[in-house]
Amino acid sequence: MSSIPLVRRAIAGASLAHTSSSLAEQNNPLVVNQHENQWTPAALERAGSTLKALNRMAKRPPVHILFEDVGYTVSSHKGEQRILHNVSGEFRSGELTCILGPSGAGKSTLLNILAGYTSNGVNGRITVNGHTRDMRVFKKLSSYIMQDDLLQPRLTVQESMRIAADLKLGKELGKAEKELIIIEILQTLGLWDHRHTRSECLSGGQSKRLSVALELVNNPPIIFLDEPTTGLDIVSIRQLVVLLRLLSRQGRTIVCTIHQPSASLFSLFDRVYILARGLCCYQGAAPLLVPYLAETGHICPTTHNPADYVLETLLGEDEAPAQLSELCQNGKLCRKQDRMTTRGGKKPVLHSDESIQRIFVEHVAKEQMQKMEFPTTFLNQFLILTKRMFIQTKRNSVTLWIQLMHHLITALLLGSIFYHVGNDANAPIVNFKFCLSCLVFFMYTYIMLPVLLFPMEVRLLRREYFNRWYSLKAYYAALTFSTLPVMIILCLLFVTICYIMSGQLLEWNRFVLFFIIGIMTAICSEGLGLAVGSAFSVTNGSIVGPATAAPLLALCCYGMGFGPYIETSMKFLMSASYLRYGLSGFSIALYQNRGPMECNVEFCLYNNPKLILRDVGMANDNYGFQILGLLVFTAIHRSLAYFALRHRLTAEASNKFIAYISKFLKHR
Ligand SMILES: Nc1ncnc2c1ncn2[C@@H]1O[C@H](COP(=O)(O)OP(=O)(O)OP(=O)(O)O)[C@@H](O)[C@H]1O
Repeated sequence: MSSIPLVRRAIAGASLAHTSSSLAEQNNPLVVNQHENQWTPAALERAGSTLKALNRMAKRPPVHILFEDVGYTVSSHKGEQRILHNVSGEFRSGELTCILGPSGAGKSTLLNILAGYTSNGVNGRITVNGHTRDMRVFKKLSSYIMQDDLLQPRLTVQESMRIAADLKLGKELGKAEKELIIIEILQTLGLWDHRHTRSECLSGGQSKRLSVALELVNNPPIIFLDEPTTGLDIVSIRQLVVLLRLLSRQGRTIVCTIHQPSASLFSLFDRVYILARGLCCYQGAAPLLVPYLAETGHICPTTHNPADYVLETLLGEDEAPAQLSELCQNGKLCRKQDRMTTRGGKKPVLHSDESIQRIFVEHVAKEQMQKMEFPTTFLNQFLILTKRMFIQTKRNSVTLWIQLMHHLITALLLGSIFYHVGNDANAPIVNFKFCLSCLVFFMYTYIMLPVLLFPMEVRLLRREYFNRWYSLKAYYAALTFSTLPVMIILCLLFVTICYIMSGQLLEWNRFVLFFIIGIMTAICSEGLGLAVGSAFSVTNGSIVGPATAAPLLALCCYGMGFGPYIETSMKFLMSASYLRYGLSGFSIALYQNRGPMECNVEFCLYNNPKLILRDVGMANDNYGFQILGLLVFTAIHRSLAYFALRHRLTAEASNKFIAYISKFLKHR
């Protein structure tokens, strides 16, 4: 795919679609390359002044990362396992660095440590521009694009970018400036033509570029990418690496892990960091790798790709990793070229170390003074996220239809099974079963929905949360609020059909009380489903969800027929089932303060509704208490869900938890 024509076409479209795009067009040197028909490194480097608006936006400090004797140990039931063996190295501003190595060498582990994603079990020293890394500041300066990054599927490229800009830039810039930045980034990344395409329809390469585009919005000076080229074809890989090189030329520190780059791709990297068996085997300029290998007797044939050769050597010769690691002192020695020049002969923009330190210290001081953890306020985050969730729900028409049909068909089915039992004194237990059926419907539907859907959402959430787009509290509040409208509409439909078909008393107050219990049971069940969905994968959640619900259900209907004789201990246990409050609430709504029921035979034991409530053990229950019970359990479930989600998203916390469990097992 040739991207210059793409950009040109995009720009033609842009001028029709957007007034501000013409401004970006004039400023974008890519447009000047009329005779270029390839997205070559040279073309992009000539376009070195692209992303002007982005670079104007905020002066981010150049960042140099230095790490010394970084080791990583994991604890498992087999004992402690050393993954990284005190490696050292340095990544500099204005350079594109590639971490290379055989599978299982520790590349992702090192990237996770440097990005701050993993810190438990890590030893060593990591400094940023000479200062010990302060994670709070570092996270604001860096972006981590993980290997299995997922995008919001039903948002278009432009919508995703606008939301990212609103969340990440806050009020730092006005709407027009944000638009300009979005246009520039999309044009530079060759995504402008696809701005109206939904993320779910993008190709693998386009999705990767969108992942990069989203993280570029706030102009981070450090970008980490884990295997950004996985699943891409050779052309897309090249385009992406060329783009990363361009971004590094603008003073950013870009570090990525990569699998077997081709020879031409290898030459695009400024710095190569080679890992094998958790040891650093080389660190330095890419062109100096071959002479370095030669020093240890590994002569790379001139026809060979150096990247392939070094991997073959590391995999083929048992002693090679240790030998090479010793030669470079496990990363302490760096092979540098005198002048790291760009392909076009242009020097990367690097400041002297002192000026970098000064800018960085000033930046850190400013950030700390701001005291704001996130670029936007809690309210703004909540509003933006709620809007995004509404759009996603609206566009997910298949799920909406399935939910609608599920509620409609089940309501008609229950209505037919329990047709006109509501006022029949001869069938009071049948009507009680109707209440139980409604309860089971609300419970299973709203537990299973998040159990099945939320684990996917958690994966989507991971990158945004780690890169500090918003707080988890804002996300969680938006999640809670955004599901309510659909839930209320569907529950109302279900209750109306069931209530009328089953022949309950047509009194407004009873209907409203019945509906309130229904919707509260649904909200409470959704909380439980979210807790399970946050803590477990779909497979495990599908077992844990129903397994949790089953005993709660058994407890809720205990005592049917011998209500006055329920043991105290059982009463206590039953109060721990939120479903009991739901069932009791339904029964009270239908039977309390009600005249005698219709009896079509000679004698009906239960034509007095009080007797029904007595025999199911609900004679002394009151409606307000049932609502309170449901509210308390809703708060418990939702808090559990919140903490489970936080655990899941914070690798640190989960690691600690796993380490604690394995220690506990070991000492037993
Ligand atoms: N939490 C963990 N528990 C146990 N082993 C781990 C853990 N994390 C990493 N490892 C092991 O550490 C080694 C390095 O893993 P890592 O994912 O960093 O490799 P990699 O170089 O990125 O591999 P690939 O190129 O295949 O992605 C692997 O053998 C992996 O199984």
